[in-house]
Amino acid sequence: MIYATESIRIQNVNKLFSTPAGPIAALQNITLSIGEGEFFCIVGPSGCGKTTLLRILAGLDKSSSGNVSITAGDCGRPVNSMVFQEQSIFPWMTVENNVEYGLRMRGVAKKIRREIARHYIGMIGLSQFANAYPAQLSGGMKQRVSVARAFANDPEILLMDEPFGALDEQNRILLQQELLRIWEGSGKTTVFITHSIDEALCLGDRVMVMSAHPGTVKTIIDIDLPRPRDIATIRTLGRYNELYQQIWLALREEVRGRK
Ligand SMILES: Nc1ncnc2c1ncn2[C@@H]1O[C@H](COP(=O)(O)OP(=O)(O)OP(=O)(O)O)[C@@H](O)[C@H]1O
Repeated sequence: MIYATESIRIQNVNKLFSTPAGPIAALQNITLSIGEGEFFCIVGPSGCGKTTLLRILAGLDKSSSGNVSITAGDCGRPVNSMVFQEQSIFPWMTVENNVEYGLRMRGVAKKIRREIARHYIGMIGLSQFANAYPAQLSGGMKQRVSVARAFANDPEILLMDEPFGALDEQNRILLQQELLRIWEGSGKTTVFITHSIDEALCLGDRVMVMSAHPGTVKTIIDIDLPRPRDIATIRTLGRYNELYQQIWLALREEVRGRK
């Protein structure tokens, strides 16, 4: 898949962790680029370095060698927003205050940030809960708030580390569909880690399969399924099954290799 503009460039990235038992090679020679507006999914066996790579992209960790560059446009915008698996919203703030938090930190005027927050709260179906506190919400609702907050923040790139991993299946499907709808409207470059081949296929433009320890790029597969996508119908397509097989075969070798 060819993108007109590159959003993220990762060149020869290696990551070594020092531990009392000696160095651990988490990432080895990762080179790839992600296009502007692309939805890029990462799958790989547990411990292959997915989170490490995302943390390096987020600037939360440094690579041991190699380069990462993110094309930044409007200098008033944050470079990235991250959504984690565990809920990371502030328990002492209402839904609305949580969603507008990043905008407030950037000094966006109250009226404008309220408008933006309400827009995204509406998109995730929580308008009636705008003034509720996280303790009054279910796990799925809290995760919706995290997603709305990330989009409201209007970053250059969105980084999502298994954001729906802890949800039950019904909630996961609803959130995947909502994420697709918001993402399709925003055109934001998104990097999304998941353990689910199905989730990667439903959401992604491309799926990178990582090899087991140390993590390398095993293969990157184009997901040529039509958009806009409806989660329920996408799974009925023959092409979905072919791509599923392709990803599973690449992944199976890595999962087996660890045994
Ligand atoms: N701070 C750290 N110190 C030492 N080793 C670390 C540290 N963080 C991660 N590692 C090691 O780096 C490797 C990659 O870890 P990482 O969490 O990135 O994997 P992952 O693919 O996200 O795993 P999972 O799918 O289980 O979440 C693992 O071997 C892990 O033990």
